[in-house]
Amino acid sequence: MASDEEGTQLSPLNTSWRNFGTNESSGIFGESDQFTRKIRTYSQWSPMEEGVTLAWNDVSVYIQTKKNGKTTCKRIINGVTGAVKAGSLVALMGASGAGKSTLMSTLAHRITGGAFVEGDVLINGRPIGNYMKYISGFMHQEDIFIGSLTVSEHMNIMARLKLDRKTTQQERNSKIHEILKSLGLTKCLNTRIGINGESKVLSGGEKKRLAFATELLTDPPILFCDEPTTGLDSYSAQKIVTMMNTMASSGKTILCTIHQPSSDIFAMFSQLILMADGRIAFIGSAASALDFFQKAGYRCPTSYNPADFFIKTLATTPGFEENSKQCIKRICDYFAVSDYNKEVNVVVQYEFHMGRAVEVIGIMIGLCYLGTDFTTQVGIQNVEGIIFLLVSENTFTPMYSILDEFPQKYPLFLREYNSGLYSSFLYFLSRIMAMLPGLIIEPILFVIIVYWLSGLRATTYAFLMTTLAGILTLNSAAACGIFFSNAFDSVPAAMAYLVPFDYVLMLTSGVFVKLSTLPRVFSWTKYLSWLMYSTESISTVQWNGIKNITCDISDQEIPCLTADTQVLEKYSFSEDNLSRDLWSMLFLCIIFHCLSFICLWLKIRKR
Ligand SMILES: Nc1ncnc2c1ncn2[C@@H]1O[C@H](COP(=O)(O)OP(=O)(O)OP(=O)(O)O)[C@@H](O)[C@H]1O
Repeated sequence: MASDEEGTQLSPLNTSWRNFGTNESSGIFGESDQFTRKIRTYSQWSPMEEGVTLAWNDVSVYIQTKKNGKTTCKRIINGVTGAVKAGSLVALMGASGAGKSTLMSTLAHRITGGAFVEGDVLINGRPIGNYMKYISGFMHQEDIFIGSLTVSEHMNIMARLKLDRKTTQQERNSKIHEILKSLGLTKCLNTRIGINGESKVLSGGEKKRLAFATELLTDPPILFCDEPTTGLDSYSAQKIVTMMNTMASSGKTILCTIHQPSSDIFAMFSQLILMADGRIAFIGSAASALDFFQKAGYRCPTSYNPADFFIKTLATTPGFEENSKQCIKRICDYFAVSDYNKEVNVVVQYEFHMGRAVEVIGIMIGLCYLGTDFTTQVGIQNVEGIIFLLVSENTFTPMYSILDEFPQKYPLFLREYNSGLYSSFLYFLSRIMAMLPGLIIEPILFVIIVYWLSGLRATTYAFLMTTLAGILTLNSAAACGIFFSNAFDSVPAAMAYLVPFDYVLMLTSGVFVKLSTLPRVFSWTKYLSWLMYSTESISTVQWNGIKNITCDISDQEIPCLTADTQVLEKYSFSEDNLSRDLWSMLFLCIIFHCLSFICLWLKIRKR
């Protein structure tokens, strides 16, 4: 047994809590955990995607109001669009009445009071729904407790209500203790919560922290906190935001409405959303907000707290209502056409359209080549076209989408590595293993869709071999992406080198240049190209045994290919290379992973 800073006896650390928000957390959270996994498996790179990305498009909220006996509809949120990426700590700010609480309740699917919501809110590409209560925590502005309970009793009751029935008492206790400890509430374990005005009860700040602790019980991947620091002294406020910051860096998405944060607290937020009059005035980093306001004609004086400046600029000044309205409109309009908004829109569009990319692209490709006939000259071009698309789709999307996988988690890994929780090898291995199911399922899905729609060779052998080649292609591409992301210090640097490498891969795939004509100095590069191995292997299994291709072209200049060997020879491919191609892709995959690990290891040593 250890002792915390408040002198309380602690039970051994619960590792699930220590690793909360990461893949490594144990699954003792019942429904919450189950749903978390579900929302993490929606998309293309599901096993790699950790945490929750929230995107909303053109969201408006209307409230019914009664005036002079007449019912009217008032719009309090006005067609807002935005996104919050996984692992972000977001400050939702604006003057009183700007619509912060309403927007947050809407995003959390907790809006009540006869409000009507228009527009779409997606969580990891899925429309939000009642399941939000399982995967998110919501800390209300007003804390409501049963005043006669002690902190310990309250947490025990809430743990019983919120956690899965299978959670043992020991696990519950351990979890409660860890949460209370991290929020500095262990000394209040036996203090009554009390009601306002009573003495010897929890202070306002402690109640806030208790409300936060209650939401942390289920370890939700996304947390909504309505004014979590209001009423707290600067030390307590700092403590709670620091904790949120730590949680965000371990993958949680945390959205807070916040009033007048100090400069220190403000600096801890990774993203800022400014609202005014139910509209978005800005979304982006705090640093870029200053730049945005300056460009819009509002410069923050150097001695000013930026947070105060933004709120003051976007507030309605009594006596100058019309001017304030004009100013707000100008800023919101300026943001709507700014590059900052374009950046947000890229994320929003991605969330809205890319979730089903594999299926959509697969269906599109399949439909374009519907009913391809292997036994015509046109069929030759079509089949090679399908093969090229199969190979490139299984290469480029995974290679680029995986690039920020390791850099994003690097700070968390470093912290846990420094605490001696695990070795770099175990970390690397577990990350790769966690990705593996997605790296296998995704190409299978893609090949199935394209295969049957486009009419590739309908034999079990051809299908299984094409699928195997698809899996190996995608795994080689993903391994290459992981290698580049570990070899460089930032994603842009990795991209800068990966793009030219792409060209080499493409050129040597066999589709654009006849491989036998490559200059000697370059010809070795084809052995690095899994695109070549993949194209050759799929072409081989698809053309194998086709002998009766008709020659119905009138142009005598165009060569007529009548058998499988001739088609393969056109691209300098050979049937004999099939097993070499498959083994080579596996070999490349292993080599890239080994190099990745070496880069990661060197990175840690260099620190
Ligand atoms: N149920 C309701 N009926 C009528 N008007 C409402 C209702 N809920 C919110 N509003 C109005 O919508 C606007 C936005 O309210 P909201 O609570 O979202 O603002 P806020 O930015 O969170 O303000 P604060 O910082 O003061 O909490 C306000 O003008 C408010 O009066």
